[in-house]
Amino acid sequence: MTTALITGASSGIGAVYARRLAARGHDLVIVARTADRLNALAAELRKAHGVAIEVITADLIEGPQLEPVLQRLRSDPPIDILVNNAGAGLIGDFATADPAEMYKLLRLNVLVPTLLTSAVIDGMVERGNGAIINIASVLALIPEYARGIYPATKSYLMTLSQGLAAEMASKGVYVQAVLPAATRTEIYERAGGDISKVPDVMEVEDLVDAALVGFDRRELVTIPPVPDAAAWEAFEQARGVLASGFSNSKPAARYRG
Ligand SMILES: NC(=O)C1=CN([C@@H]2O[C@H](COP(=O)(O)OP(=O)(O)OC[C@H]3O[C@@H](n4cnc5c(N)ncnc54)[C@H](OP(=O)(O)O)[C@@H]3O)[C@@H](O)[C@H]2O)C=CC1
Ligand SMILES: N[C@@H](C=O)C(=O)O
Repeated sequence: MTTALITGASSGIGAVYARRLAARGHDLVIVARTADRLNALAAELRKAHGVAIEVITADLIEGPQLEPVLQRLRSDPPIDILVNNAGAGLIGDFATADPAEMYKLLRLNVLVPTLLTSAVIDGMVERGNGAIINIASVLALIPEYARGIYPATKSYLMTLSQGLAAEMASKGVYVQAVLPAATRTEIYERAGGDISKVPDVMEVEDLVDAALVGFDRRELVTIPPVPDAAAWEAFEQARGVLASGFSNSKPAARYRG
């Protein structure tokens, strides 16, 4: 029996991951701030799938509430799959954003997944297996399509996933970055937006089912809406071409006087 810990499991993408992973027979640790939602989900999944569900009610940006989650990631039974999903948006331009709100977003979208991953990874490496799923966003690749710092928080998560995957390649730990585009969840309303104005919104069950196909295939980056996998491969190839120019002791000719 394996155990998955899912942050932000009380709604949206996290709640669907909880349902799907429980249906696959995983025991779960589900984490979010809203106790009644988590308890209702836990009761539903115990009944439907006979799996063990632990509930941790925590505001992850509050240090004392984060601590029990970090402790759980370091303890037994071991966490085999960590889903770094809890996250939020922040509507508006960088110039007018409230620094206190930016600080909270950076804690939730950047610091929290980093610390949770740090807490779980030693055990995974010791056991020689484990998986970390980071819910980033297509905005990591197209920050110009949004405003403020939200896309940058998602770029961080994607870059962290790529670097970590390289480090973990020989250690049996699988890392996946999932890049959803617009998906029907509460995130828009929570941030003061209006999902009815967003075109081409994916249903959350479709998003998670596709992400799990990518998981089963051990993809490093899964972008459910992209129709042709060759587009991503071409992007990666272009990155390789660019990287081949990084090893030079002198600036390129176009920068020399
Ligand atoms: N929906 C979309 O279009 C897209 C979403 N994403 C990403 O998907 C992830 C999930 O979001 P989504 O399902 O859409 O949105 P939801 O708002 O439905 O879910 C967010 C989850 O995070 C939890 N959460 C928020 N703040 C905290 C906190 N401080 N401490 C603990 N838990 C918290 C919420 O629970 P509670 O309030 O109970 O704490 C909730 O369970 C996010 O990382 C988001 O950036 C990426 C691309 C597109
Ligand atoms: N829709 C955005 C989240 O709110 C995203 O694409 O990340």
